[in-house]
Amino acid sequence: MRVAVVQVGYGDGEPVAERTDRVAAMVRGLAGHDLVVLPELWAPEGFAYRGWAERAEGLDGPTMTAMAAAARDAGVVLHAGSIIERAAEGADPGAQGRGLWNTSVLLGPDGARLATYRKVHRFGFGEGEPQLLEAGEDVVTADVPRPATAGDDVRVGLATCYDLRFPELFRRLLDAGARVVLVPAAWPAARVAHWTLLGQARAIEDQVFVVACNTAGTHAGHAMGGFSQVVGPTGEVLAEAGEGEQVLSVELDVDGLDGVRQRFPVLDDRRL
Ligand SMILES: NC(=O)CCC(=O)C(=O)O
Repeated sequence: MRVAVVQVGYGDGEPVAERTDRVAAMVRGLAGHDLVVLPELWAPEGFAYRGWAERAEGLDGPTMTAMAAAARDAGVVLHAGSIIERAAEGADPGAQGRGLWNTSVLLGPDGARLATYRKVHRFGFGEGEPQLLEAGEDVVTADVPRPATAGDDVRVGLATCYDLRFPELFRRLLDAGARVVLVPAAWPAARVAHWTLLGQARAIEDQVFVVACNTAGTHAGHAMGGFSQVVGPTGEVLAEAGEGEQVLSVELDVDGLDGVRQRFPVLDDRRL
């Protein structure tokens, strides 16, 4: 499975519409990959929470419409990162009645929605997400095709940024059959050592591939950490970005995963 990770860099000065065009052009340039992954909240900005309500949109809003067209043009499965999702008219606004979520969207090579995932663990220590957004309730996996390379569909699990600190979510993704977990993020430079270590830990303990796509640049006073990485099921780092905007391209031996788990059958020793 050929995967591209687009570590988008941005600052406050770039209008959202311009960034959307720029990211769409990057996705179009990645034809030949099976799967392209973008970071968390790259359009509304990960830490610019005071502007989120204004930038919130539906799943068919401008960001996902542009990303669906880009996925179609490139012929790739696109994890389009996340948006601040606004509940559709008349839809359930969630337990706290806010009607806003941090929602990741997975699009097929025809631009159709394959899955959505509302971030379960809200980050912000009382500010930002816990104050403004609803918490997601569902563990989400999806079977994705491999449009570029031959092979069976691959079951991927979805998680977002701060979720990386909660291994129980990853166990549930494993138990739901995930072979690859996709983790878009807006993880700051201040704690980037946690980002890389936790991504590797989740891959090792669950014997899955972890595709962790972070943000670069500085916005809303926060320097983002970069260092996106793709980690294999034994913890080996298959590809790693630096601090700035960068695209990684890597081949995942998803068909070899069963062999890895058979040769080191640690998951058989779980005590449930
Ligand atoms: N956007 C986030 O979820 C940031 C998470 C973070 O900074 C941390 O866990 O540390």
